[in-house]
Amino acid sequence: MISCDLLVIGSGPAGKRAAIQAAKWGKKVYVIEKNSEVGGVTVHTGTIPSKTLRETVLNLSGWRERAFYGRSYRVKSDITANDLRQRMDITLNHEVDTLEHQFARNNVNIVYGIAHFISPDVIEVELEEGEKQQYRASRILIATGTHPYRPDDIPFDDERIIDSDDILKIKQVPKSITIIGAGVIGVEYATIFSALDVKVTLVEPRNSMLDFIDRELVDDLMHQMRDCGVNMRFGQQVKSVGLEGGGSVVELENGRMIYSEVTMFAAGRIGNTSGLKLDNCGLEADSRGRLSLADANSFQTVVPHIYAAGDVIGFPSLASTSMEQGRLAVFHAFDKDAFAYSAPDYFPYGIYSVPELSTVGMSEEEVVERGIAFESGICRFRETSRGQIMGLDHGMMKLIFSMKTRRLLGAHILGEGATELIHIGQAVLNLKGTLDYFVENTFNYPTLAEAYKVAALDAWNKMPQSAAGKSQQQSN
Ligand SMILES: Cc1cc2nc3c(=O)[nH]c(=O)nc-3n(C[C@H](O)[C@H](O)[C@H](O)COP(=O)(O)OP(=O)(O)OC[C@H]3O[C@@H](n4cnc5c(N)ncnc54)[C@H](O)[C@@H]3O)c2cc1C
Ligand SMILES: NC(=O)c1ccc[n+]([C@@H]2O[C@H](COP(=O)([O-])OP(=O)(O)OC[C@H]3O[C@@H](n4cnc5c(N)ncnc54)[C@H](O)[C@@H]3O)[C@@H](O)[C@H]2O)c1
Repeated sequence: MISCDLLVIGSGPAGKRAAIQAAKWGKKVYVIEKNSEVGGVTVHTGTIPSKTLRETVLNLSGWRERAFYGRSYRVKSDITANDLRQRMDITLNHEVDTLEHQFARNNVNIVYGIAHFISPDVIEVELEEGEKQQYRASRILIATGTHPYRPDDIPFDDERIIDSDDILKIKQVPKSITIIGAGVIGVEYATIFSALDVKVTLVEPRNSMLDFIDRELVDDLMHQMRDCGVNMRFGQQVKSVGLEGGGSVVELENGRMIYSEVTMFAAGRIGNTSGLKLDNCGLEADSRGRLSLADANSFQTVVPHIYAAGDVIGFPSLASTSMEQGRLAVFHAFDKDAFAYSAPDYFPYGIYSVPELSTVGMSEEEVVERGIAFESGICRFRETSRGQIMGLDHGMMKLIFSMKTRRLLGAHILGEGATELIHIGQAVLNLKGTLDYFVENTFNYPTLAEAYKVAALDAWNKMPQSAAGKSQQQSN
């Protein structure tokens, strides 16, 4: 039996941050990973591969230049699955290398094997050659993440009917693809494949998509998707999915048949808890394999020395938030500085569709629901000089301000650079800044960040002068 201060199950973003933080305090830390490489979903099947794929598609297709050179402009006319895989392999190898180095230089012990509980403080790990090793840990973090949900009645064959893990292994770029589920994964892949000139059909049982995002931006994104030829079959349930000829067929409840080379099911994920033998430690997972917390701020479960962080605890299920959760959990576990675990009110959400979308704070729908008097301002990227230089015919920023306090309540961006630009809004929001920050400060010119000033001035111009208050400038 090996004893340690912290045992982390899972080497994804939550596990990695937690392990390195605890090791920095001189704690003896073990990370157990069931895959043959560290990194979790983020590195191997989720964030990094999908974003690398997106970048490769945008570069090789010439998508960013089409406003200048026309819709038929292509950098490479015949983009193959091999073209897409090459860059992905290089990026993923670098990521794994960097992670291994980070663990090693911080003296975090990595053990490759499958972990399960023997008792609340003893974990057994099944190692590669059938050997077993037990660990006694004074603190344990469950950071086992999720895997794609695969309903029993869908005949997945890993080639023509696939999930979001399989899509990264396709042998050739399909001519057509049906994507079931217009969640974040579905929308990202639908737009990436559409940029590759693949015929895309997106199926969703609800009448809308991405309901947590400001409607005005989602409407704009949907308009652009339709304009690029994405077929959206919304408000329709899937009756069956099957193989047909050399491809796949999806039958909807209304009788419509959708034929395509490949169908990808992307409707939700399941927590990796079924193999953990949770009975032995006094925890229980819900029907989707997720763990609940006794305290949402400390990430403590009902068993006080066992913590859970990352996707396995559910919303928001992001690499970005998972990393922070892991870090905060060990601050609590080792009784470190109490201030460190009061997370800021707002975190950004980045959706890497084509075009990308990012948001922080309240949407207009949320502000209305809460009965807050507000004004909003909009800047279209084509109104900025930088947007003109870049040939952006789409792209917008929407800022929402309180009429009473003038504080920024929400920032919403759709278009090139959105996921980077959002951090300006995030800083102002979490530092409780007002409209005046944007109006009074000088921004680099020409930049897309200037859109913050233009959107703020737009809101300021719409406010009655009493509410417009301090800032006296007017936009041209
Ligand atoms: C297609 C896709 C795109 C995404 N894009 C983004 C994005 O752009 N931005 C973003 O912020 N987030 C994105 N995400 C979400 C992000 O990947 C997850 O939020 C993040 O990986 C969760 O981290 P985690 O540490 O909780 O778990 P994971 O990354 O899932 O890691 C868990 C690890 O635990 C291991 N494990 C499980 N059970 C055991 C066991 N019994 N014993 C030992 N090891 C075990 C697993 O092998 C895995 O390596 C995306 C996800 C997907 C699927
Ligand atoms: N850029 C990012 O940050 C990013 C990217 C990808 C994934 N993720 C994370 O991964 C998680 C999982 O994403 P997801 O897209 O799989 O899940 P999701 O829960 O976001 O979306 C699932 C979608 O599928 C629909 N759906 C559910 N059941 C269905 C059915 N039977 N038939 C058809 N449609 C159905 C739902 O209505 C929903 O729109 C998300 O919570 C997200 O946080 C993040």
